[in-house]
Amino acid sequence: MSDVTAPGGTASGSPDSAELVMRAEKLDGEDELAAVRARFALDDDVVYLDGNSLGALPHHVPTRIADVIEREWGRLRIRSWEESGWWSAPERIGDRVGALVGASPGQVVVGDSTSVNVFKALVGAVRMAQAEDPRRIEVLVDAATFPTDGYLAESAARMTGCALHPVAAADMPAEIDHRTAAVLVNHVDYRTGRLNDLAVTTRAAHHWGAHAVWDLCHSAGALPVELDRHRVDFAVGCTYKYLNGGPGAPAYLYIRSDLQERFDSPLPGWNSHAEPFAMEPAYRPGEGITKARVGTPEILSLLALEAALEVWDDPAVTIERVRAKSLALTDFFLECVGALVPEGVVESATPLDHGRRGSQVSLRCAGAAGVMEELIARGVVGDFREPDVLRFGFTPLYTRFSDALRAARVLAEVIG
Ligand SMILES: Cc1ncc(COP(=O)(O)O)c(C=O)c1O
Ligand SMILES: Nc1c(O)cccc1C(=O)C[C@H](N)C(=O)O
Repeated sequence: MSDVTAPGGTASGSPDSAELVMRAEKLDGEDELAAVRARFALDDDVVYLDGNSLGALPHHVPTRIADVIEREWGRLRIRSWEESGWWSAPERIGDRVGALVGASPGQVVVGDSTSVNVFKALVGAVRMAQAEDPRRIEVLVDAATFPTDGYLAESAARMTGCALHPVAAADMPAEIDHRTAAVLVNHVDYRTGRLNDLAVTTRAAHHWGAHAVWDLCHSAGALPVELDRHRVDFAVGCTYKYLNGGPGAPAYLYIRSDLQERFDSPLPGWNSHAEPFAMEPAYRPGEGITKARVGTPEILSLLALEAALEVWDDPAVTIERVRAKSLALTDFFLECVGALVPEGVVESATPLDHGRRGSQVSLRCAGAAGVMEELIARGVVGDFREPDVLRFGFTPLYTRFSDALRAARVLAEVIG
């Protein structure tokens, strides 16, 4: 792989540990996002590099949720659907998430899991493409996809009479043709951290009249996404990683505004009906993005997410700053690993090129599962991913450069 690093080696000329300590202190001292860390519940003796599985808890969320439970649910009860804005929460919070992924209002709805939204988006995309041209009978799916997307793509393809073709994300633009109905691609690969080309793949899909569905789980809140700018058709993502919405926080679905009229939901629940309380036997879709709702929203976790998103209201917290810090953190971590871990012991699966890198570093090594267990025992929390990947997620809102150095040092102790 040409765009990947091969860190490792105490080669002559590598900065020594004391110099790395000074560098980490300097980088932390200059960090414009440094103060944001205090908003999160974190332990100083643990290096938490797993925000790409479960983001940390913002301190203010429990107080807000206590109010939702005690006052909105406990005292207002059923009145809260209107008076506390519960009914409209999926669209209201959708607009807030939309602002973080480059979507203007009215195109994002929050609710259900990412898995369910992948299904809605993909079946909706294929139905739309086939309504224009029934010869569109293929779905292309990112061959390295997170498993749930692959399982759902197989089912969605079967339901719509399509063949499913797994294709490497990098090859997708060249593989799309007149038979393609839809493509399903991960913006950032969960295993390697590779950032796939959203602009080029979406453009290629449009060239052939196909629709592009993007999974933003590992990019939303970590880097600029620019859905509107690139005229993405559909996008889905979870909110419990870089958006810190909490365990099981609801996911979101983006449908570009000019496609909403034609969106034919495969899950037309009563919450998306034009008049839910008319309780009509026949389905009539609601307007706009409301069409993508299904059943009763997950109010407690939705409102926890809404509170968590307040972290982004601080004018100092911009997605551009987050991206700049993410790249600086991952660069610094790779440099520390290169300086402290003996050569040849680990190999980076994450591209060196900033244009191809998400917000994580994945290192391949022998016995990775046991290595990660030992790292966690020593206070460095990442993930092991099959078959041989140590995955370190860098959430710029709360990760320090000194954390990156400490993680590399402990890794060197464990496998050096
Ligand atoms: C890229 C990607 N897609 C989908 C999912 C699954 O989402 P959910 O379990 O919320 O449906 C995850 C993580 O779990 C993921 O990393
Ligand atoms: N959703 C998760 C869960 O419920 C339990 C443990 C981990 C997760 C994750 O999100 C895993 C994550 N999507 C990944 O990229 O590996």
